Amino acid sequence: MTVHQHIFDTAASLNADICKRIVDILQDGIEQHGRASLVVSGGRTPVPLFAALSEQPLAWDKVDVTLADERWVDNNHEASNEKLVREHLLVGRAANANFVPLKTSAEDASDGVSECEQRIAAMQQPFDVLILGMGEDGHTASLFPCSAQLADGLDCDSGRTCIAVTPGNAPHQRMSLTLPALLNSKHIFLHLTGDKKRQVVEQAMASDDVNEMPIRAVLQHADVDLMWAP
Ligand SMILES: O=C1O[C@H](COP(=O)(O)O)[C@@H](O)[C@H](O)[C@H]1O
Repeated sequence: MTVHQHIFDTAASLNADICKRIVDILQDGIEQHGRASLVVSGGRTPVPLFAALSEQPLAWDKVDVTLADERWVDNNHEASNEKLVREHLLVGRAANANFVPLKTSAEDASDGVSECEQRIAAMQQPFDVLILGMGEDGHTASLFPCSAQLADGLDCDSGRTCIAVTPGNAPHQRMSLTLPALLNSKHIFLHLTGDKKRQVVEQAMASDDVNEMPIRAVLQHADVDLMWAP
């Protein structure tokens, strides 16, 4: 599949560009289907983008928002991706978007999978927009290299949309959308900043070993807009 590379001089110009693209796609989705769906990633990279999106005039009450992955912590924990989204995206004009959390009351993430799958099933699919991030180890969503659940998460025939993950090299149990669930998206953006991540994504594009770098599985199966700035 094709990686369309968009290289920017600054993170500010990247965020302005990707913000406009996302809003246009969501607007089209609302016009065509009455609602639109947006899947976002957590971590630090999307924070300025969330701030920009939250200021956009859009019928946010017709937009369903969920996460590509969640850390299995309370939603007021500093590491919670839900907390990040609530504080930076679901504010201002976007405050009335419909948020679909990936954290349940289950103590162990593996006991929360079926409830998360039901929540995802209730969303309009394919998703209109998926914004993926990537760790410096080549993980995306919570599909981590070396985690015992990686093969199941990457199995396109599993029929599963969510998977509980114990990362080998990162804190917290996770809930992640599986590869087939991520791929069930009309537009996929890979949103990266910093020289290190550019080196990592170039390394990812140069080889096929998905176990070493799970982001490769997305790049192999989908057309992706790679948005990068220093
Ligand atoms: O743990 C995670 O890390 C990745 C990358 O985060 P960043 O802080 O380097 O931007 C993120 O895409 C993922 O959603 C998150 O749970």
